[in-house]
Amino acid sequence: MPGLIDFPPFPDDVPTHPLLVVDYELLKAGDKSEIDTLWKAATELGFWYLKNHGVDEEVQGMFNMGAETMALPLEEKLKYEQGDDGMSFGYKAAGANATDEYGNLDTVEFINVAKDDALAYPRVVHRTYPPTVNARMEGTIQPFIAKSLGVNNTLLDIFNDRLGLPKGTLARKHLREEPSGSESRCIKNPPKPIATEPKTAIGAHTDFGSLSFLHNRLGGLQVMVPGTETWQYVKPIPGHAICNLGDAMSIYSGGILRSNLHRVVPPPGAQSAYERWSLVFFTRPGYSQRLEALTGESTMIAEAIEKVADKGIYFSGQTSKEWFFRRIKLQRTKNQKGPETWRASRGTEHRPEAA
Ligand SMILES: O=C(O)CCC(=O)C(=O)O
Ligand SMILES: [Fe+2]
Repeated sequence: MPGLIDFPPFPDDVPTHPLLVVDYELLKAGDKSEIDTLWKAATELGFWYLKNHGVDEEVQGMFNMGAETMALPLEEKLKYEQGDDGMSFGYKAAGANATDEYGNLDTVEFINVAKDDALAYPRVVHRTYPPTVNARMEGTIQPFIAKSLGVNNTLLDIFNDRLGLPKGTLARKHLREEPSGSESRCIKNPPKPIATEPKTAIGAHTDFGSLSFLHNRLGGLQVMVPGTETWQYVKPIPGHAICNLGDAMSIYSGGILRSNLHRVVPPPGAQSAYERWSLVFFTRPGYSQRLEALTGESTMIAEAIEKVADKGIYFSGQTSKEWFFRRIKLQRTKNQKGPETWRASRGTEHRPEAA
C-alpha cells in the first residue's frame, strides 16, 4: 500500500494553514484551558487537530480493510454501490459524484460502513457489504466505530455545555440506538498521472452531519479560511487526527459553531505520485431529528439567531435524514441536470452570517 506507510514528507513550500491542537486526554479530564482552545477552534474555523485520542491502532486496521476492499475487482465492488437515491452506505466508484456545478467528476473511490450495520452485525439494518468488510466487521470496524463514537460524544457533551444547553440535549440527538447516517469512510485517491492537470479529488463541501474525525497520511485536504478566498492545505501530523464540525452543529448552534468549506486535491509536491488514503468517522444526528437552531433551549443560541437577517437555513424543517439524503443524492453524477442540481445539494457554506 504505497502512500500508507512509505511516502515523501509534506512539502514546506505550499500554502498551509495551521490548526489549533487539542489534547483529548486533557479534554476528558475537564481541563478548562484545553476546552477554551477547542471552543476557539470550533467557533472560528471549525477544524482542529486532536492528539492523544487513542484510536491509532484501530485506524491502521481500517486502512487495511480499505485496501483489501479496493483490491476487489470493480465488478464485485459495484454490487455494493451506494445507488442514486441518496443513501451513503456502501461503495462509491470514482466519478460517481460531481465536484462542482459544471459536473466535473471526482477521482476518489470509497467504502462507507453504517454505524448501525457495524454495531448490529450480523443483523442488517441498512444494507450488506463486500466480504472484505464482513471479514473485519467484528475485529476491526466495530472497535473503530465504538472508539470514534466515544471521542465524538465527549466533544458533543463539551459543546452542549458551552452552548448553555440543558445536560444531554445534543446526546439525545445522537443516540446510539437511533438509526442515523453515522458511518465510517475509507477513501482511496489514485496517484496523479504524470504531466496532467491536477483534478479535484473531492469537491468543495461542508460536512453533512455533526462531527467528523479524520485520519490522513498524505496532504491533499484543503480549507478555505473564513475571510479569505484561497485554498490552503492542512498538513497531516502523525498521531494527530483532524476534527471538524458539520452542518448539523452549525444549525443547532444558530451559527455559533462553524461548518467550514473544505475539499481534497492531489497531494502536494512529490507526494502526488502516491496513492492517497484517508479515513473518516462521521457522527450524524438520528434520522428523525429535526435540524433547527435550538433557540428554546439556550439563550446564547437565541441571541445568536436574533442577529441573523435571513434565518431560513436555521429553520428549514428538514430532518437529519432529509438533509443527508438530499445532499448525497444531488451530488451524484447521474442526477446532475445542470448547475441547479449541484446548488441544491449544498449545505451551510453560504449560511447567513450573524451581523
Ligand atoms: O480525505 C480527506 O482528507 C477529507 C475527506 C472529506 O472531507 C470527506 O469525506 O468529507
Ligand atoms: Fe468532508
